Amino acid sequence: MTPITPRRSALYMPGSNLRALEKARGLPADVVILDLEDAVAPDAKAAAREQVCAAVRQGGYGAREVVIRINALDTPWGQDDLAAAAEVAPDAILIPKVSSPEALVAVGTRLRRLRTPVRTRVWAMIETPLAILEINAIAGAAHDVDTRLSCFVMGTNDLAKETRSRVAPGRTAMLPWLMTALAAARANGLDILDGVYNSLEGDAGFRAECEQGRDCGFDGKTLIHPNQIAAANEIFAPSVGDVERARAIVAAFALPENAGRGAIAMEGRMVERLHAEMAKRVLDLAEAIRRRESDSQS
Ligand SMILES: CC(C)(COP(=O)(O)OP(=O)(O)OC[C@H]1O[C@@H](n2cnc3c(N)ncnc32)[C@H](O)[C@@H]1OP(=O)(O)O)[C@@H](O)C(=O)NCCC(=O)NCCSC(=O)C[C@H](O)C(=O)O
Ligand SMILES: [Mg+2]
Repeated sequence: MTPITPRRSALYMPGSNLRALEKARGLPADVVILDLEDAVAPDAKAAAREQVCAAVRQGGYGAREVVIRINALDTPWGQDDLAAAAEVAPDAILIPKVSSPEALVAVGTRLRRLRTPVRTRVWAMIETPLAILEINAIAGAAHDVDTRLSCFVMGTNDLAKETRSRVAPGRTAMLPWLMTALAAARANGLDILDGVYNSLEGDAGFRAECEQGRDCGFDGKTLIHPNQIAAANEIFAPSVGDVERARAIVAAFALPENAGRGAIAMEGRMVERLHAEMAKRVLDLAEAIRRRESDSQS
């Protein structure tokens, strides 16, 4: 089984903002996304590309995953962004506005020709109506190893723009698309991160949206401000109670008297072997987070 990589918090920052690129080296986000796309004005694109590549080359991001979001490949900057990002080989290159599996095959082919190390993975933004309609084919691109596809990132602002839906508390309009993308990701072995919350405060609305994303099954949330990191890290991690329950379930199925049983009763509830598998994942995630946090302190 692939080891779990915690991705509770993925903080975007404009590639044109040197202060943010530096500050990110000390922030407790699991992932930093150095953005060349929507957070950067057209006149600043080339300078941002150079600045982001210099920051990745310089390093200092510790255990955090470093991801470069490039401009779409059909824009004036996309191809140069891809070549420059490939050269500095971050943990992943995030491709915006992916609407077909062919787009990912083209990226993978270019990365192979550029001899980019295979440790650099490809992440895809899911943020167009067409991507939602084609989602299983896009997720299926992960089976072509050349595409390097390993994670989806929901672009809820672009989805709202393109569909003319409103981003409202509870996200009623967005939920079917979020869950469709989530099902496609899981069916094809991909991780998936929820979209951003546009208020800069770590307020009650933000916590509620993190809890909704966690309950939907997302691995973490994309963020726009350092204020949002602590709540995302807390909410997307198993709680102390989750870990205790998980340990009890794993221990119960390890008892000799339960060896031949598919279902047992615990505290008035039915617990099946599938719950033991889920419990094992909770324990593995908690351990991966513990290791990540001790790595960032050393
Ligand atoms: C929105 C912001 C422009 C606000 O910035 P600012 O006014 O500087 O905020 P603060 O004064 O509160 O900042 C306090 C300190 O924190 C640093 N900071 C702020 N934001 C970040 C960040 N994202 N990463 C790292 N560091 C950050 C400031 O530099 C201050 O530091 P210090 O000087 O030490 O006090 C700003 O938050 C921002 O630019 N946010 C990110 C915007 C962004 O990247 N947007 C694009 C991605 S979202 C998207 O596109 C989603 C998707 O595609 C979709 O379609 O949905
Ligand atoms: Mg977007």
